[in-house]
Amino acid sequence: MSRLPRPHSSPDPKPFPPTLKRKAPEEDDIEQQPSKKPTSGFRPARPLQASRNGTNSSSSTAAPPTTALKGPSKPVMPRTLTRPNPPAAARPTARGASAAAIRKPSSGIGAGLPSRVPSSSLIGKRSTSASASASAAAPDVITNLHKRLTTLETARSQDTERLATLLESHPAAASSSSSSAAATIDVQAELFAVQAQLAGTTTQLNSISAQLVAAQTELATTRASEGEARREILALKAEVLAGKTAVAAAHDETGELRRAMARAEEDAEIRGRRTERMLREVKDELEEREAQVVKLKGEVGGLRRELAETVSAEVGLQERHRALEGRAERLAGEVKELHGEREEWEEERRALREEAVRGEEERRKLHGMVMELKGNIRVFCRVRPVLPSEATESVVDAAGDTPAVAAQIAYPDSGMPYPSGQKEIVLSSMGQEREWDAGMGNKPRKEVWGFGFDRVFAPSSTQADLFAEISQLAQSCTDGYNVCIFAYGQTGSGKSWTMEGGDTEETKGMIPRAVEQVFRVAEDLKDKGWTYTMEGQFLEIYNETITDLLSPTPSPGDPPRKHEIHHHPTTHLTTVSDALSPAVTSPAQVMALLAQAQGRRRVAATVMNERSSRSHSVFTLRIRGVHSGGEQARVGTLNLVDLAGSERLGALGHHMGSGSGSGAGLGASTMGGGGERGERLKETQSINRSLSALGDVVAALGSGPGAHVPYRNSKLTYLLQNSLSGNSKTLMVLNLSPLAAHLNESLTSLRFATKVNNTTIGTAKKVQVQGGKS
Ligand SMILES: Nc1ncnc2c1ncn2[C@@H]1O[C@H](COP(=O)(O)OP(=O)(O)OP(=O)(O)O)[C@@H](O)[C@H]1O
Repeated sequence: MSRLPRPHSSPDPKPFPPTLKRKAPEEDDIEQQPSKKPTSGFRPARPLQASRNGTNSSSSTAAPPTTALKGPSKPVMPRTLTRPNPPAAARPTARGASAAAIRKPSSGIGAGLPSRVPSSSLIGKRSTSASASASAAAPDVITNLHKRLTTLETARSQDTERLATLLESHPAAASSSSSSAAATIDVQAELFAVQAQLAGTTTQLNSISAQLVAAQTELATTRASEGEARREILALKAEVLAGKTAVAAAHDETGELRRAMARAEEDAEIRGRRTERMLREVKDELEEREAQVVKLKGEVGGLRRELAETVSAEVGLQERHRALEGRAERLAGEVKELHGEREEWEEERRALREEAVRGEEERRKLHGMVMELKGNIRVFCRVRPVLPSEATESVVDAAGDTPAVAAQIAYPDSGMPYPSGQKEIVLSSMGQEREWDAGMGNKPRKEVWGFGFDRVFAPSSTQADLFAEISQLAQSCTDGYNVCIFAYGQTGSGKSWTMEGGDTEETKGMIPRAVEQVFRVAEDLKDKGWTYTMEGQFLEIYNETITDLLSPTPSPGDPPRKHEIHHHPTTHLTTVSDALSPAVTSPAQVMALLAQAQGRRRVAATVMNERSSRSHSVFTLRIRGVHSGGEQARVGTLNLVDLAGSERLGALGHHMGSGSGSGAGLGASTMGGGGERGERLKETQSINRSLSALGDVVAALGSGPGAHVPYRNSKLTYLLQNSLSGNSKTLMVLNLSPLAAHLNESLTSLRFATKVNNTTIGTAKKVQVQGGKS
C-alpha cells in the first residue's frame, strides 16, 4: 500500500495577493491633468496575485496553466492501469514499471491538470489585453479539463473492469495449487493498490470536476469583468478626450486672455498717451485762451473807447445825414437836368455820326483826288542791296569782263524827306569804261544816267517803308477802286521779294501787307455800317496760257484746262472761266491760298525749268462792300502782279517807240542750245509781247480819253483791262539789281519805267537830274 502513488491533487487556488496594480494605458494621460478629478467610474487598480509562487509578471501568471493543460495528453498512470495483463513471468517487471509510473506525480494525473486556474477576480482586474488573453485561454483550460476528465473516467472504468477480472480469476488460482497462495496475496495486494488508485483517481476526478466548475464560473466572471473593464476604458477614453478638449479650450482661452490682456495694455498705453497729449493741448489752449482773454480785455477797453467815440460820431453823422438829404434833393434836381442834357448829347452824337459818315465819304473823295493828283499810274523805283553771296563772287559781264561788283548808283535827293525828296536815281558807268574804247584810242566813255520817279527806294529801304506808300493805294480798293500793283524788273532784281517777301513780320512783302490792310479797313468800316465780302484768285500767265494756281495740280495725262477771260459789259467785272475764286474771311486764309499757289508754281518750276521767272503771276482780291444805311455798294479789285523777268525784253524799246533803249536782249548766259534755245526763244518772245503790250496799253491810256487801248494784245493786259482803265489806280514798282554786271539791264528797265511814268495822267513830273539824261 505504501508503494501506491498518492494521487496528485491540485492545491486550492488561493486568493491573489494585492501585489499587482492594474495600470491602464491611459493612466499616464489622466495623471497629466491634475485639474481633473478622477471620475466616479474609475477605480484604482486592484492588486492581484500572479502566481502561487509570488511572481508578479502577468505572463508568468497566465502561462503555467496553459502549459499545464497542454501537457502530456496521455498520463502514465492510466496507460499503466489499462495495459493488458502481461504474462506472469513478466508481471513483476510490469508491476514495477507500473508502480514507478504511479509514483511519478509530475507526469500523472496531477501533472496534466492545471496547476492553477486563474481566478475570476484576477482576470477581471487585468488590463484589457491581459483580460482578452485570459478569456481566450479559459475555454482551452475547460476543454483540457473535460478531456482529462474523460480520460480519467475511461481509466477508472478500465481499472474497474480489470479489478473484476482479477477477482474472478483469484478463486481459480487458489484452488489450482498451494503455491498459488503467494500469488493470490500478490494479486490481492495489487487489487488493493488498484482500488486505492481508483479511489485516488476518483478523488482526483472529483477535484478536477470541481476545478472545472470553478474555472467555468471564473470564466463567466472574467467575461463580465472584461465587459465592465471595456466600458470603463471607453468611459475613461471619453473622459480623456473631454479632458484634452477642455485643456485645448483652456489653452485657447488662455491665449485669448493673454492677447486680450496685451490689447488692453496697449489700449491703456495709447489712452495714456492720448490723455497726456490732450492734457498738453488743453494746457496750451488754456494758455492761449488766457492770452486771448488778456487781449480781448484790451480790445474791450478799446471798443468801449470806440463806442464812446462812435456815439459822439453818430450824433455828428445824424447831422451830416440831414445835410446829405438836403444835398441829395439838390442832386436829384441836377440829375434831372443832366438827363435832359444827355438827351441833347445823344442827339448831338447822332448828328456827329452822320457827320462822320459824310466825313468818311469826304475822305474817300479827297483820297481819290490825292491819288489822282499823284497820278493814276505811278512808278516807284526800288534798288535791292548787294547780297552777301554776290559780294564775294566774281561777276562777269556780257563782255566777259569782271568789273566791280556793285554798279555806281546815286540817290541825289535822298537827304530831303519825301515828298519833296527821294525821287531821283543816277546810274554811272564810271569805273566800268570799256577798255577797247581806250585801246582804239577813244577817250574812255564816262556816262551818267539820271531818272526821276514818284518815289525812289534805296537798297537800305525796308518792306515797311515801301508799304507806307502803298497802303493808301491798297486801301482805296475798299472805296470801290480797282488797284493794280506791278513788280517789274529783270530776273533776280527783287520782284518776288517785293511782292511776297520773307517769312518774318519785318520781311513780309506787299501782298500780305496789302491784304492785312484791306481786312483791317473793312473791319474798321463795320462801325460805319459797311459789311465786306472778299474772294481771292491766283493766276499764272506763261507763254500766253493761263493757269489757275488755286486749282489742284493736274495728274499726268489730264487734259489741259482752258481758261477764258470775260468782262461783264455793265458791271465791268472780270471773270476767268474754270478758275477758282474762293471766299476769304481773314488774312491767314489768304496767306494759305498764296502758299498753295506757290506750291503749285514750284511743281511747275521743276517741270518747266525756272518757269516762275518767265511767267507773270496775278493775285486778285475782289472786294464788295454793302452799307446797312443803303449807300451804294462798293466793288473794288486789288491786283498784285509779279511780272516775268524783263531782261529778255529785247524788242521793248521798239514797242514803246522810244528807240533809245540799249536792249540787252538775250544774253549768252541765259540761252541754252538746240531745242532748248528754241523753247527759250518762244518763251522770250511771249514775255516780250506781253510786256510790250503792257507798255502799249499804258501809253495809250496816257494819250488821253478816246484813244484806242490795245488791251487784247496780250493775256496780261486783257486780264487787267478793268483794273487799268476808268477809276483804276496803277502802281509799277521797278526793281533794280545793284550789280554793275546788270547795269545795261537796269538802264533798259529804267527807260521802260520812265515811259510808263511819263504817260501817267495827273501831275507826275519828270525829275531833272543834274548831269544826266533820261
Ligand atoms: N530788298 C531786298 N533786301 C534783301 N534781299 C533782297 C531784296 N530784294 C531781293 N532780295 C534777294 O535777292 C534775291 C533775288 O530776289 P527775287 O527772287 O525777289 O528776284 P526776282 O526779281 O523775283 O527774280 P525772279 O524773276 O527770278 O523771280 C533773293 O535772294 C532775295 O531774297
